[in-house]
Amino acid sequence: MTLVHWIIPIRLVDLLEIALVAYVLYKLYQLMRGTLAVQIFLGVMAIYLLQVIVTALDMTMLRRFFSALSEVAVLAVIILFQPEIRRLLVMVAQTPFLRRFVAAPVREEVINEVCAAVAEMSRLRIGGLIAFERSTGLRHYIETGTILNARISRELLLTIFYDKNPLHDGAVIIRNQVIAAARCILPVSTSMKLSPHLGLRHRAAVGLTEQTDAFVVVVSEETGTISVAQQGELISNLTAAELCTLLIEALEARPAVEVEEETSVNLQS
Ligand SMILES: Nc1ncnc2c1ncn2[C@@H]1O[C@H](COP(=O)(O)OP(=O)(O)OP(=O)(O)O)[C@@H](O)[C@H]1O
Repeated sequence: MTLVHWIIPIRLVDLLEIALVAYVLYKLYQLMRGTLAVQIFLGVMAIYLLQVIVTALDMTMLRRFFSALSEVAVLAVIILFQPEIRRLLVMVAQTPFLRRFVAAPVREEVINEVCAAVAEMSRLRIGGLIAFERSTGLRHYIETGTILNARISRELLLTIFYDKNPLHDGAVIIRNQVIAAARCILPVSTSMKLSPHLGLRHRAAVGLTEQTDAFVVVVSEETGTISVAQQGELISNLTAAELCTLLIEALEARPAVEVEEETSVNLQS
């Protein structure tokens, strides 16, 4: 045994644990950065520090108060950090290994229709919000809108978002290669990282991706700008071609023949 090992008996498992804790803390920091959760976290830390001081000084009454508080602390932390915990779990489910079990492949033809519609909407300054379901189910949001279960086409998307159409408000949600619903209400992001000039359409796009692993496309009615939201981040000023590439990558889209072959193999097995 070396001198270092004799003084500090560090095992391989300890190093692994340190690395895991550091990784989880870093991911938590990434999730909380720019949100109200940072202030809440600092508040929780201040209360914890106070409890340590009270215990060290043996202040009986305050110690009783803090021990009563600590009984509900776990529940309080879960309630206070609910959005961050949800995002963390979504991030875990998004790892390529787990995604393989839940995400259905998308046909490239579907992406092409969406991109063609978005390009036209951008040119004509028709505002739009299109969310693609991935491994997190969007049923909750689909149910806030008008159920369509319609085959995707450029014409249908343009018709939906045409501003004289009663369905144009809110978001279209795409699930299993079809337009599941239109006029859906998405959660609005309150992130302070976003530009204060962003309106509700863009904030709703980001909001959904903070709580789920959906991929959301936004077309600005004001400027015609095409943006996408993913994992709580917004990428703006895209061309239709760039959007197409991003969609194919994010949804792992493949030509229809390949998808159908895979589906029939899955059904047979
Ligand atoms: N929570 C929501 N869920 C879905 N759609 C929403 C939500 N909030 C607003 N919208 C849509 O956004 C539209 C209003 O967009 P607003 O002008 O505030 O946003 P914006 O981000 O500035 O977009 P634009 O550049 O198109 O104006 C509404 O008419 C509605 O269709």
